[in-house]
Amino acid sequence: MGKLTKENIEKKLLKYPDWEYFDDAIHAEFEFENFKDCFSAMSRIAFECEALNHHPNWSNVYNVLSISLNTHDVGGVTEKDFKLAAAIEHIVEPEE
Ligand SMILES: C[C@H](O)[C@H](O)[C@H]1CNC2=NC(N)=NC(=O)C2=N1
Repeated sequence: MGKLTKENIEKKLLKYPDWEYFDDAIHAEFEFENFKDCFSAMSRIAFECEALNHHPNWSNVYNVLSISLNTHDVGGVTEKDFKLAAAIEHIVEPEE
């Protein structure tokens, strides 16, 4: 799957307001009520990652989850990252 251009990524990000592009990856930070809610979302995201065979760089501090997505194989952002970002959005903001 091909590496997307900066212009293409920024155009796509108009539909993903939680995410920004820098350092060849897209990044988002999500805040939850508490650690339990955060880790629960991480568990659900982990299943999606396995289903998509695409995995995030992420970290968690108490109720905050920081996620960076890129495609290691190409050293940049591909459609796979946007597929995973969409799945993550669905999990963390199911009302949207
Ligand atoms: C063999 C397997 O398909 C690859 O290692 C996958 C797994 N998950 C991955 N995740 C991400 N983010 N980038 C990759 O290039 C990648 N490659």
